[in-house]
Amino acid sequence: MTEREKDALALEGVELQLGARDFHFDARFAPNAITAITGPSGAGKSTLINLIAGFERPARGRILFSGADLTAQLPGLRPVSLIFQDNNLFAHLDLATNIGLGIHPGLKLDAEDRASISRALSDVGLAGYERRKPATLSGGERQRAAFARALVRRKPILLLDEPFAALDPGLRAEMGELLLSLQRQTASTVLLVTHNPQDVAALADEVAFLQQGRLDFLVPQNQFFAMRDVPEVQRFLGKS
Ligand SMILES: Nc1ncnc2c1ncn2[C@@H]1O[C@H](COP(=O)(O)OP(=O)(O)OP(=O)(O)O)[C@@H](O)[C@H]1O
Repeated sequence: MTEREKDALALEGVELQLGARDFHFDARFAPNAITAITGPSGAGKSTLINLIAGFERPARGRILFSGADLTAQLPGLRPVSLIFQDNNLFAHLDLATNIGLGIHPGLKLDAEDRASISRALSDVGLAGYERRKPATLSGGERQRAAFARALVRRKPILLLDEPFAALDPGLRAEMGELLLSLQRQTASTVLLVTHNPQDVAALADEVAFLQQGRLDFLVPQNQFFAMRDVPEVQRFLGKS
């Protein structure tokens, strides 16, 4: 087994049924890289993220990371941070508390934890925002705070489900830069669900393409954009 295979996040024979849809995933995601998760609506992108996060349990198969079997682990114990399109922050709590929840759900924070919250806020361009409530922030600032919360957790897997979908194009590019710099800083395994070919081009090292509850293929980014003869890919790219 190569180093890459040992450190990888892997799904082995993972099966699940939700309503009328069957899912079957066999995949090995590159460590220390960003993999874009793409494919048509309803293909199973969010379900894949939910399986890795532990919000869905497979009926069969295993989910492995760095040799450890995560399949039976509770979501809170998995080596995973999550960022969604919205609902990342609790409205009644200030940013320091919201981010502190990422470190310790019971909020038993020591001086070192408080220092790391302030450092994370500063890393995402929100230095001094500790006492601000989410409602007083712009959409982009709220999403930065969600990144700060992921950062303080120091988990080796970062899962993002359409994190930029509600942002305008300028902010989208800015948050993409932030994601790239956080990935480099933490060397984490990042899975990024996106419908946006520009996100794939700007951010992804590899591209996973899902269809009808299955992983169709997982290829390096340049190979994905060269798949001119695959109608589903052309449709995703808006070219057919
Ligand atoms: N809890 C559930 N019960 C029944 N069906 C479900 C459930 N969760 C998901 N599905 C179905 O499974 C399919 C895949 O859903 P999923 O949200 O994973 O797709 P997606 O690729 O993320 O789609 P989109 O791009 O539209 O967000 C959909 O047809 C959806 O209706």
